[in-house]
Amino acid sequence: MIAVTRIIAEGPLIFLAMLSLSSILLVSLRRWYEKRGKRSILPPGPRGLPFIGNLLQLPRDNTLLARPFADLSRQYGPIYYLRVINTHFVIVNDLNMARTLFEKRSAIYSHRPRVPMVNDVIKRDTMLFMNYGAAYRQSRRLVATFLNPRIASKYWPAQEAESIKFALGVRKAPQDVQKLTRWTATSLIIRLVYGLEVTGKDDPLVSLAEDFSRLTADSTTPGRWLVDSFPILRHIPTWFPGAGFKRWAMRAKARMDEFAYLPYQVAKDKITQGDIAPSWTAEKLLESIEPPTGQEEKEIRHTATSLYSGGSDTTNAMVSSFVLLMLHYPEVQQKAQAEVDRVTGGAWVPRMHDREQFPYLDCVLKELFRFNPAVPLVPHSLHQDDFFEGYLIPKDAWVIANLWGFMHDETRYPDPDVFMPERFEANTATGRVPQEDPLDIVFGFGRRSCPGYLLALASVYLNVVHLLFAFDIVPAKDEAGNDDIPPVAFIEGHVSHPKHFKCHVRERSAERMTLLEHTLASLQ
Ligand code: HEM
Repeated sequence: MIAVTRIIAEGPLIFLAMLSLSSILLVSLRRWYEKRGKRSILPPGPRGLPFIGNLLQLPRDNTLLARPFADLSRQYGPIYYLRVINTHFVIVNDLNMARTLFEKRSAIYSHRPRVPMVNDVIKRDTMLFMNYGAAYRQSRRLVATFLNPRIASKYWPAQEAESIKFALGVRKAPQDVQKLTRWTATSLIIRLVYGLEVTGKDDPLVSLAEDFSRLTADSTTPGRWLVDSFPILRHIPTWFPGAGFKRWAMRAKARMDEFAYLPYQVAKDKITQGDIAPSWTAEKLLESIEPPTGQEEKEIRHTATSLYSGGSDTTNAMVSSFVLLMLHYPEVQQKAQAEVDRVTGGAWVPRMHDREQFPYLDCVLKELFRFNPAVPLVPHSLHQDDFFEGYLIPKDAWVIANLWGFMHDETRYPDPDVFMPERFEANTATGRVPQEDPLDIVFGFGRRSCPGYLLALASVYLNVVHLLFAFDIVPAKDEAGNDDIPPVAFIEGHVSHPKHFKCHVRERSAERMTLLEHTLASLQ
């Protein structure tokens, strides 16, 4: 939304936009007459300008949208309405309302909003962008195995090995922790989904995967593409002057398709030769005696890229947020390290099955997911008009659950901007009861809830516990030798990441490094 004004000013499609504008104005006028009666029953919201609606009232940079969305709810109530050109947005800032809409009424609210650049121009068919229908349900069936705790635990050794590799990588490049969290999230997902071990940062699979993530983010950046506001532009031919977005989309699609085919093909070839590492793809290809049909293979390929899309950036965002937050809350780091040391005596490397021995760390992880939920705004959509609390929720609206807002609601989580794991501890002496578990919320709702949450929780736990076991996370120094503590600041795309920050990690002891190496060797 934000950049639409910029694009209107600079974009080569202005001529076409003006042409389509007149037809849209005519259509809008007709709709206005039709909907005059309806306007009064839409949820309340800030008054917009003719045609562009609330465009200018939205933040103009790419910092967190969720906070201003939460602020607006103080004025307009827990559910309110915005319009940008001809797209309806209904922002839901109340968790119970979100649950009613997305869970109790999931038969209506389980679609995704249409993004013309993605759905119509690039024609991406990953789960994240699919409507709720037969194809979606088939993908969901395919990923259901990840939701089975017994099957998810089969992936623990691979997750442990990747996490220890990450810690050893940090040892070699302590100034590059933020880069390494990205790389490890990518290599982990490639391993879990395809059973392929990437060889290092220069592995072509990593650059292909990273291009895939970047192109997904670029193609979904709100306001970047005029076609998202004027879907009629999707019909212009590629050669037409100003159709640069179509040529960009063709190149993006080609590169994204490469990612959908290449790792799948390599994994399939290895499996055919009997070289079978545990992975989601192997499980799917081997689950029936009959080889999969062409259609089944297509579904496996697409679902595999969905898993990559859903899992890589989010895991990275959580681990990198942890590192940033430890620079601000050294006392939390020390307390969590003391717990890890008490249990392990520094004599063995924590693994998945040790997790229950770290109750304080468990609270740290809950607080991490609460403080910066990786997906701060969750959009669902509906294909029919609906009425809720007396308001009209228009067909095809973006109905956005403000997860970040729920997590920073001070009635639910007092002092929400303070990182305080103790909020999740019960204290029988003082009668304190733990605050609501964010993990029941940050993975979304109903039929669209995150299918990778068991894997996500395992990966984030392992990365965090291995960092705490092996290192002290400390501020980098500025030129004058003072601690250079970066601000707690996030960039929001669909996934909220810390802005680029510097930090340093100090090895806790040479013995702990040796233990990491031995444990890794035993897992290979
Ligand atoms: C690290 C933390 C993660 C968080 C916080 C997270 C959160 C979410 C959320 C909020 C949604 C949207 C739910 C909704 O629409 O109601 C989602 C969707 C999804 N996630 Fe995750 N996720 C994480 C990791 C993962 C992992 C590791 C995978 C796969 C291995 C994964 C795969 C997916 C997929 C495929 C979808 C799309 C589901 C759909 O559209 O129906 N996620 N995730």
